[in-house]
Amino acid sequence: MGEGPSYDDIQRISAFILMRTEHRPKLGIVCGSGLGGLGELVEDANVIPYNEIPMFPASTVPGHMGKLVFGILKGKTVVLMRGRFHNYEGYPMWKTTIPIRVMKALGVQTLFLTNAAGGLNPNFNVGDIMIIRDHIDLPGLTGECVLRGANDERFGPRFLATVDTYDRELSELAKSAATELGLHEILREGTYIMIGGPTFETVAESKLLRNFGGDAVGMSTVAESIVGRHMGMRVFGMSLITDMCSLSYDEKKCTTHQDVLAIGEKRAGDLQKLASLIVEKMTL
Ligand SMILES: O=P(O)(O)O[C@@H]1C[C@H](O)[C@@H](CO)O1
Ligand SMILES: Nc1nc2[nH]cnc2c(=O)[nH]1
Repeated sequence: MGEGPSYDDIQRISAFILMRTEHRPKLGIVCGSGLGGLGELVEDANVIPYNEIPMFPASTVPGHMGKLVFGILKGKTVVLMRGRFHNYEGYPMWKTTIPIRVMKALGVQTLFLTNAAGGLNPNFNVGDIMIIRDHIDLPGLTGECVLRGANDERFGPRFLATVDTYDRELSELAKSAATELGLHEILREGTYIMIGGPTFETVAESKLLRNFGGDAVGMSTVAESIVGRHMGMRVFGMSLITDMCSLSYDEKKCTTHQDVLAIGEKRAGDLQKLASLIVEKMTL
């Protein structure tokens, strides 16, 4: 697997976690920047801080608490990451996805990814929720794919087809959940493009990313999706559009991480309602 921990390391981490909780989740949820509030809805929760888990990286980004939450959400047994790892924190790409490998070892079959992202599609608005239909792995296209390095076939194949990364059935289910909640007007669907970060885009970069076909841009998620698919998991992803990228010099906006977190907080209620209903409707 990539350049990272061995299959045995992942089994060891998983064995440690299984001793700390009796929950046996089939669904794994990753909370994006400022979107960890979903963790508050988990019942009968067992919380394991990352710094107590052997070989786990540390969360360094505000809005990412650094805890695994096991428990029941809408009748489903889940494991939820309150905080993910990013390449820009200094972690190699493979390291950012250790928790996804561990989730699979724990028995998770379905991966629900969320993130905060900048809008590139001029028809989008701040506060919209975008279902990820497809992605562009910009680091991967330039030689930093998360699967780079020796491949262990016990995880998955050397050459992974990625045309079907995002599960269509779960996307349709999310659309019907949004309609049921009256959120269809803010629901979008599109292509998420991953950059390394931590810089937000220049105007020229935003134009480039838009011309590449991106509808939203962020600094995570894609490596997690690829690793999930590498291990045969079903993957679904959703972006909260926390800011609009500047596509012209006349409308230069200076996005800050505080803006991102503030929109996350403002939209937390709707996002939690939507995510909960999606989870409720899912067949695992
Ligand atoms: O973890 P996500 O992708 O939600 O975090 C986004 C991207 C950067 O880490 C950060 C920028 O504000 O938010
Ligand atoms: N790259 C990038 N990541 C984000 N995460 C939240 N907003 C943004 C953004 O505008 N650009």
